[in-house]
Amino acid sequence: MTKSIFIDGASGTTGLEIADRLAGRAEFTLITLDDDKRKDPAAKREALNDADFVILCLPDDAAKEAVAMTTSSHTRIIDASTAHRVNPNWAYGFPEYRTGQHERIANARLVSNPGCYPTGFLGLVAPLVAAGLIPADWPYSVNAVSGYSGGGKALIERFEGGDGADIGFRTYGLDLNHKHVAEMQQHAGLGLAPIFSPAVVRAFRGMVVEIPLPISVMPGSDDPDEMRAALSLHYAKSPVVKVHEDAPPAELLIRADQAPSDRLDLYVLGSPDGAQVRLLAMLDNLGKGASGAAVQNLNIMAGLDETIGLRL
Ligand SMILES: NC(=O)C1=CN([C@@H]2O[C@H](COP(=O)(O)OP(=O)(O)OC[C@H]3O[C@@H](n4cnc5c(N)ncnc54)[C@H](OP(=O)(O)O)[C@@H]3O)[C@@H](O)[C@H]2O)C=CC1
Ligand SMILES: CC(=O)N[C@@H](CCC(=O)OP(=O)(O)O)C(=O)O
Repeated sequence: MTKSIFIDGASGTTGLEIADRLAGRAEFTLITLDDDKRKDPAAKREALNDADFVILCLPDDAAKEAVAMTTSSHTRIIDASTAHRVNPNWAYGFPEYRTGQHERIANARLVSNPGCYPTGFLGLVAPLVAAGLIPADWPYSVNAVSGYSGGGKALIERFEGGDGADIGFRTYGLDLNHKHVAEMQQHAGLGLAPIFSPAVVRAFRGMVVEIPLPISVMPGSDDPDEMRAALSLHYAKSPVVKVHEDAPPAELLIRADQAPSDRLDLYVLGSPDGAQVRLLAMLDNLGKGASGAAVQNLNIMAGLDETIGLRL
């Protein structure tokens, strides 16, 4: 039997990409609202409560409102926003990051998609902390760049035509209070909040997340070969996460016209003297960082092959 899906925020950046990935899927029918009704509370309430699956692609406050409007117990929700990522009543929608999470998502009614930057950070740090190869009590730094679609319609408009049409590079989060910090700390099980330095480059999509590790002065940290081996083992069965074991690449590029991807690529790079490590994650902020993750979670919740509709 086909399941019905309502994407709330279907005409936004993340919503459109989810609809794209679901196009032609016989297992699902899409509930849609006309443009003049997409913010109409009565029309939304009906769609939210009729659907088997709701995918929220909304700003945080609107996502909380939509959850409050959904009173039907048969409706299962995937929220792409930040609103519920550290809420214990919601399953964290990152199936690969720790053992048992795939099953938690499969059985959950409420699933919160990870943020795009935390997907890169947690994909690297969470399994290494859990394996005891790097310390939980360490002030980690996270340096990251995103394509400008990461800021949704407003940042796309700014980069493509607004007052930011000449921006090449934009660092931000300068108040050291970015909304992703709590999520990174909580799901990696860290004693200290990481120092997060995000930036945007002039590419539509794509993301690099880097954690530099001065391992020679980090108590209880292991060498890069051990870290790489542990990540390879952790992700051995994943069709989505790839740990690169070959020689270090000369460079990693985000192209201005980067193709969509739902993969997560991980690198552990060590210095010649073994004193330093760079942990690196590459992903698409709109792929494994948002829409691809939502479709993967939908597949898992619906009991289907998790890769259907993904660009791997
Ligand atoms: N872009 C990305 O890479 C990522 C985004 N996310 C998260 O996904 C969510 C959506 O982001 P994104 O798609 O980028 O944002 P966009 O701004 O591109 O889209 C949001 C959409 O929500 C609509 N909207 C706002 N309020 C309501 C409401 N009350 N009812 C119905 N629709 C409403 C907006 O309408 P209107 O068009 O009228 O403004 C817009 O179309 C956010 O929480 C974001 O943080 C998560 C990971 C990555
Ligand atoms: C480039 C850019 O602006 N990125 C967004 C994060 C995108 C993302 O992960 O979205 P959530 O808001 O759902 O966490 C930011 O830093 O706020």
